[in-house]
Amino acid sequence: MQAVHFGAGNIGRGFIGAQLSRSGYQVCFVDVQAPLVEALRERDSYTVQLLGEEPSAVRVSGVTAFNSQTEPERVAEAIAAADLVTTAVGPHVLKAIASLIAEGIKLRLKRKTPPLNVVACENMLQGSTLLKKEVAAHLSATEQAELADRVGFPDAAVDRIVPVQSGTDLLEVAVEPFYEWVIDRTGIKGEVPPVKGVTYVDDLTPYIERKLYTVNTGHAVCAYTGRILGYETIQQAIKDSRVAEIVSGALEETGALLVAKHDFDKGEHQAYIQRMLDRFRNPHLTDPVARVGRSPLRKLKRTDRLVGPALQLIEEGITPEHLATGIAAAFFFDEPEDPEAVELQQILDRDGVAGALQIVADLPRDSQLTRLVVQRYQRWQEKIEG
Ligand SMILES: NC(=O)C1=CN([C@@H]2O[C@H](COP(=O)(O)OP(=O)(O)OC[C@H]3O[C@@H](n4cnc5c(N)ncnc54)[C@H](O)[C@@H]3O)[C@@H](O)[C@H]2O)C=CC1
Ligand SMILES: O=P(O)(O)OC[C@H]1O[C@](O)(CO)[C@@H](O)[C@@H]1O
Repeated sequence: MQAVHFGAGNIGRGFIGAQLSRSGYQVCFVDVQAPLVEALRERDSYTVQLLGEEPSAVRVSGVTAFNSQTEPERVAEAIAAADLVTTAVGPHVLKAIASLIAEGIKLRLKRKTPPLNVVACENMLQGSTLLKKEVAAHLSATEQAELADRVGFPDAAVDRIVPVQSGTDLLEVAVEPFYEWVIDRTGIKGEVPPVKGVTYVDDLTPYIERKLYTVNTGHAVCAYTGRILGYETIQQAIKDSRVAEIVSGALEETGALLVAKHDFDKGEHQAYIQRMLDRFRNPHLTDPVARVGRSPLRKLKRTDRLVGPALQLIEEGITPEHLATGIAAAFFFDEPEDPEAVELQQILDRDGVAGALQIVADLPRDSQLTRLVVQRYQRWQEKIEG
């Protein structure tokens, strides 16, 4: 079995590639970073360090790699021969890789190969669905009809914390032991891919929302509030009771939403929240707030992990106090290396918090959430000025 995986970064090597290889796939990574591609090709294996109570290591072997910019034909041929295609490139990059995936699919349609599934493993709702739309834009009307029949784009939820790597080996990757990978069975064409550790479900929404609105919401609130209070890493920030209280409060709020919306057992969801908080505290990880808070324009979008649940709670008549505190904290995420953070600061300087929320999250200036966030922003400012 052969798999093509776009994005040989942290989660690509540290989870998706490793899991595919463990399941018997020969993994071909596709990336734009030449040194990474060359190292994967030359060494054809790498190590994943599992940083838990009892550290262990896994060797991932028999991998190869192509450069999507300089070797597009080879990538298309690899897709034509693949049994599975996966991505972990970042939501904003899906559009950029769509034409390359379309080229591979055109070859498959011509050669009448078996059905293919393409799974976007990005932190977002309906990532594969979006990728399908972007791929279809590169196909003729006839090819689009065939695509609908022969290529599945099942949505997925992927959960494992893989921080920025600080080791000297370019390929080695340190990860937490926990993982969860859930795929929407209803979106699959042909045989269900035999990937170890994947849970196939008929309704992905409860799983992806539970993950996005707990792990990712809690993490984002921790990163933004932690940054204001001067912390460099999630592990430092969550030790501060002021941060922990806001994070827990935000997860109580999203928890109330999730329990009501998806009929989760309250006690089980409470235990899930505690497990997620324990993951944030993992003393063996060093996860910079700069990574977890990265791309604040995306994280503040109307449908993402902060504003998304906050708006749904307001619709249910619940005031998302802690989420609003976290959203307000995001406006202090001044990170010169992060282009979205730089842009957010520019928008904030020009339009203020209410104007920025209108631009970034499509919130009317007089909305309840905007008023709440503006109030919380002022409180943060008073605290900082102190
Ligand atoms: N790191 C984590 O713990 C998790 C990350 N994710 C999601 O996975 C995605 C990737 O995240 P990370 O691995 O952390 O980021 P990363 O930055 O470590 O990896 C992304 C990789 O994509 C490559 N890339 C960029 N443009 C490309 C292109 N045009 N063609 C091929 N490759 C390209 C980059 O060179 C990089 O190696 C994001 O959507 C993230 O939300 C999901 C779950 C966990
Ligand atoms: O990858 P994103 O969406 O920028 O957000 C970072 C988040 O993704 C993860 O890396 C994996 O879910 C979390 O550690 C963190 O909450």
